[in-house]
Amino acid sequence: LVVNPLSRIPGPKFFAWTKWRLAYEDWKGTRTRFIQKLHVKYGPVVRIGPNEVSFNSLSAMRTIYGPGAPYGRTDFYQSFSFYGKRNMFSFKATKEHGERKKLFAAGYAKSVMLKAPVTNMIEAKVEQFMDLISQETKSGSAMELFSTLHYYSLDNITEFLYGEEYATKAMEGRMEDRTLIADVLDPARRRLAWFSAHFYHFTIWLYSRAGAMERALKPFLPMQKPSTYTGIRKFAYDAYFGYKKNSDGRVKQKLSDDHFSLLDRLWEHHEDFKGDRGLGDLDVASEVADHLLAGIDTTSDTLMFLIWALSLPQNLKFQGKLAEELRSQLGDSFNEQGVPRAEVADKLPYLDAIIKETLRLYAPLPATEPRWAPTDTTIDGFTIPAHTVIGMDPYSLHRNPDVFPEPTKFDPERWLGSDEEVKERKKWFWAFSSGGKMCIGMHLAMAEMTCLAAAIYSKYRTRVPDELEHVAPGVTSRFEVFSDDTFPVMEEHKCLVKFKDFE
Ligand code: HEM
Repeated sequence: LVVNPLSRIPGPKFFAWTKWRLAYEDWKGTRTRFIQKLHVKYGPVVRIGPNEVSFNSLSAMRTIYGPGAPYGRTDFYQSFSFYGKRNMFSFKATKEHGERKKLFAAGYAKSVMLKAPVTNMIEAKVEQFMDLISQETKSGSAMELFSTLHYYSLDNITEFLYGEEYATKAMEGRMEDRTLIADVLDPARRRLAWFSAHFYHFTIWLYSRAGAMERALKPFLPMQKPSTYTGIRKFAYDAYFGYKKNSDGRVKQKLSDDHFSLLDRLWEHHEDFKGDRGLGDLDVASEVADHLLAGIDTTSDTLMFLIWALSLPQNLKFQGKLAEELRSQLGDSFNEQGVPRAEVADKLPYLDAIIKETLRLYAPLPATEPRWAPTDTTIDGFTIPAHTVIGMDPYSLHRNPDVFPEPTKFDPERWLGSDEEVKERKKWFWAFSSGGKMCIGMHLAMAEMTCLAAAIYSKYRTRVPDELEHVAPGVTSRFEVFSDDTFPVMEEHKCLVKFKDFE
């Protein structure tokens, strides 16, 4: 009799027997918080399924997610394939993933994000958001940030990917663009995510029925049509093919200030690599659609939590210090429209600490990033057989009390200075993941966030309305709602904040 090496790993017995025990936590929307509790109880290595292990240590982070690590993404990521095509996010093999990533690395480099034309685009969007604040708060009322910040991130990412011609104009009020976020609001989206994760092929089958069969199955759909991302999927498809139709003149054209979209860059490859070895239209459309999805909720949810956290009475002191940093450091680094220059906003240490603390407590992707082991391997002293699912999550890493004292407390100042404790904390910061599969959009997201936060706190003081001081906003990630669990009440997809002009 061969003993499964996973049986040496601590963890609750029932989880080791059946994968449906963890799937039940997924269904309840408690997976990530539950795994964190298991780490508190059992330590940094916990068996969470017959074939699944969760880690919570720097050594495991380096092994599984370090540069050159061989561990590919699992089938869980299949639901991020579009138009029947896998993309960088959903490839299972590390080799395929790496080859695709090479095509984009230059387009997302920090040096590209922090100079024109990308900075011009971001500053123009920040100006529009500032206009939106003045309109929405004219009568002294609070502004709803969940939706308006989605408009901001949507307008940015669509212009970045597809260019001005195909960009959304949600901040300007174009309704068809605003409604694109409607399908992320339906709570049934979490049920659909659960079905896709646990019954992928059945879910595809369910949603591709037509005629009488479609009508018969309608009551059983986890989420009624149009289901999550239907609108965004269609938008991305139309934008790509619209771009392609008008692209003849652009082929092999040198990139200029007017042509900076990701598609402009890809287009060069698309032409060069046409033929058997090349990317087909649907490969490109799928790839860019995934970047579109990845660039909406992540940035807007983080900005929402950042502003909300700074607007709580107990955190106004941090807001004051940020305003002081902006006053003393920005000097005349504003563009002609009065927006802080993106490349300067990027270099403000206090603002950076606030963003890190927001991403620590309210990481927009807090759950496990599952990988699979292609061969038998040893991690943190345990033998992991080939094809075991191994993973880590920012939620647990960011709440280790040995690294982050009083982990549930919002305290940006834990990131300031250069002593050993701060250096150690930075190693545990994992909101953007790490290694070859880490977030490619990080520098774009940072530029969008720093420029907008700098503009807002150069002009306004913000406060949560008195009657909402006990309410925390909530957001959806996969099958879970995340909020601030230290608050007695959570309200999903809604965040009201008051803006007071202090000039
Ligand atoms: C605060 C903002 C953001 C955060 C915290 C964030 C976080 C992450 C994380 C944790 C991953 C790895 C997920 C996994 O492997 O399961 C990831 C991957 C990715 N992100 Fe982001 N993201 C952000 C913004 C963006 C933006 C604006 C884009 C725009 C293009 C983007 C595009 C991507 C892509 C394409 C991947 C896949 C990378 C790869 O497979 O190598 N992200 N992101």
